[in-house]
Amino acid sequence: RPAPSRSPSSGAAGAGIAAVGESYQKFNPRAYLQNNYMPPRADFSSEDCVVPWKLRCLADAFATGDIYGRTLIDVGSGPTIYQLLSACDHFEEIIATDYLEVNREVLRRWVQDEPDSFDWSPYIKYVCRIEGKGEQWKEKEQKLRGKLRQILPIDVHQPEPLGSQLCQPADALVSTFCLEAVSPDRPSFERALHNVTTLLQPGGHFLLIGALQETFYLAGEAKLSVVPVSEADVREALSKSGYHIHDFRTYLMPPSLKIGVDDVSGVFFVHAQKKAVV
Ligand SMILES: Nc1ncnc2c1ncn2[C@@H]1O[C@@H](CSCCNC[C@@H]2Cc3ccc([N+](=O)[O-])cc3CN2)[C@@H](O)[C@H]1O
Repeated sequence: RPAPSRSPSSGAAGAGIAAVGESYQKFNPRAYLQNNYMPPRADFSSEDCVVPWKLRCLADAFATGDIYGRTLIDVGSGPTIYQLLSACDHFEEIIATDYLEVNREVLRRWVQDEPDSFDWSPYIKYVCRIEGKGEQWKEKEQKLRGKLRQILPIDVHQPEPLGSQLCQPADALVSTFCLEAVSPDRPSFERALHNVTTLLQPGGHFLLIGALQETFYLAGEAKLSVVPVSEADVREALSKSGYHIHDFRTYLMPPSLKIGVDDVSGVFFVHAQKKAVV
């Protein structure tokens, strides 16, 4: 009889993944936004600051004109939308995803322009400025709201991260700070990347942003473990999942931005493309 296929939720790997899921129950979206998406990390007066650097990486990738299609899936959106601002001109539909209902609710409330939503306007203004198309920020805000039509549950540790909800592979993926923050170890990180790759059609583009050599981060009461990865680890994982790397950029976290909310030493940005089947 064939050996039963061992789902990742069984054995030692499963215990580590279950512990991650448990630790996320205390994740506080507001604290997380405060820690990472307000000053000093969100300082738009200098391109040397980490948030402008991330927005520049994404704007440059989409400015190539190589990344476009019908649907883009954002893997592990968390409570943030900044990662979709440069994407929204190039796709008909953008699907946001997260493991936690609290984060999906934060995103839904932003889409519905609820009064207590996080103010992304500094980000939207900055992206309009660097894209240089003379687009008004309220236009871009409304455009993104109009394209964010699905906000779905996801678990990157499942072979089918979106379950049976995904009708067809997406034309592109975006993912920011998710895979390394939800994987107990490197094999799990590589498996999660393999799993999310099934959501992308061959030839599709993947824009991946993540933390380098981070071991923990805080989000209110929650202290979350992160598997520390290097540039070489990320390159190896992408190669194993069948990607060609077009661009790999690294940002070194300056001491002024090491504010105790995590121990991240840098941020990576990768523009990768899933090899077409030969
Ligand atoms: N099994 C799962 N599948 C998919 N998503 C899952 C799963 N479990 C949890 N999630 C979901 O994934 C999570 C994504 S947020 C992860 C935060 N990553 C670390 C944090 C981020 C950050 C941001 C900005 C800067 N910076 O310098 O600008 C640095 C850093 C470094 N620290 C969260 O939304 C959770 O809800």
